[in-house]
Amino acid sequence: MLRRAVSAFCYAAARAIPALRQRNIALPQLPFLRASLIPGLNSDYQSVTLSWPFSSFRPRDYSLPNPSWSPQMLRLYNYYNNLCEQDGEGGKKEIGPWIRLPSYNRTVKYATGGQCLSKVLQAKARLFTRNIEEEGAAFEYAMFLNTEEKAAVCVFQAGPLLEGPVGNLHGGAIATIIDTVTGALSIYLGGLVVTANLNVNYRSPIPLGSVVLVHAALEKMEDRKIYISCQVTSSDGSKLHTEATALFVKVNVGHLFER
Ligand SMILES: CCCCC/C=C\C/C=C\C/C=C\C/C=C\CCCC(=O)SCCNC(=O)CCNC(=O)[C@H](O)C(C)(C)COP(=O)(O)OP(=O)(O)OC[C@H]1O[C@@H](n2cnc3c(N)ncnc32)[C@H](O)[C@@H]1OP(=O)(O)O
Repeated sequence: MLRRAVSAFCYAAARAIPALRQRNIALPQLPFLRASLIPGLNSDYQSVTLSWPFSSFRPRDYSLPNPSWSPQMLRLYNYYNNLCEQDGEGGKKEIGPWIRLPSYNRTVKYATGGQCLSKVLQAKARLFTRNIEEEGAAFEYAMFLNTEEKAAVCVFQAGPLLEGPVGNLHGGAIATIIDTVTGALSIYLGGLVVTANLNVNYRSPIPLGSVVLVHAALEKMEDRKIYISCQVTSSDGSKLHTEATALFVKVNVGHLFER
């Protein structure tokens, strides 16, 4: 019964988001809808906080600068963040093609008041890339979407807990950030999706502590399928570290709750 209610809520939310986005209506900060999957969020929307019956607590946005960020990370973040705010007529801020995606460590917890609803919605579950609280230790990243070009850029600083080969980033961590960026772009383009295929070619090692750029772009959409290409490069773009292709398949909310 409870599971059905949650599913119904998710379904209604999934239907409502595109309508709100089309009308440029600020999304209420419903915690369940607050993850990076919220299409159309930009820095203006983030400043809107409406209280939510379960909790008025505002969770940490992990994609904002913190003291662990290197000057290079900060410079790249500022570069893309500035693209998100365009000056319009009379100095008014306009919504441009670039959107910064906020990023939280949990989607479900805040919508349920932190209650463990079932085996499906586990209270201790955390988003994989955001489950280490120590700043700079693991995945430090911020994602930006270009809604016109149907592309995404992620500024990624790889922390010391992500070691694979000595001094370098673990291949699984690289695949994870690729899945995250291509996934976020697909969610923006297609709503609820899951990764069906991820094909990764590792071309050159990524040193721990370095800052790299993850570029993702839509290749094509066919029915329920969204094909994305991705490259991880050095921060100046001169070195290719990784290339990938990803296939995402649109699913309905019920698919996530099938057991
Ligand atoms: C508003 C409410 C939202 C609620 C959201 C909730 C949570 C989101 C939370 C946070 C988001 C935050 C960040 C997001 C960041 C990253 C995203 C990460 C995403 C993942 O990390 S997700 C986990 C790993 N992922 C899986 O756990 C998937 C397991 N899997 C399946 O769930 C099924 O396998 C499925 C659904 C893929 C297909 O199953 P299905 O029965 O629905 O459909 P079917 O099999 O018919 O495939 C349909 C068409 O796709 C083709 N196709 C399918 N698979 C293919 C393959 N591998 N290669 C080539 N083509 C393939 C077929 O050939 C057919 O093509 P055609 O139509 O042309 O015949």
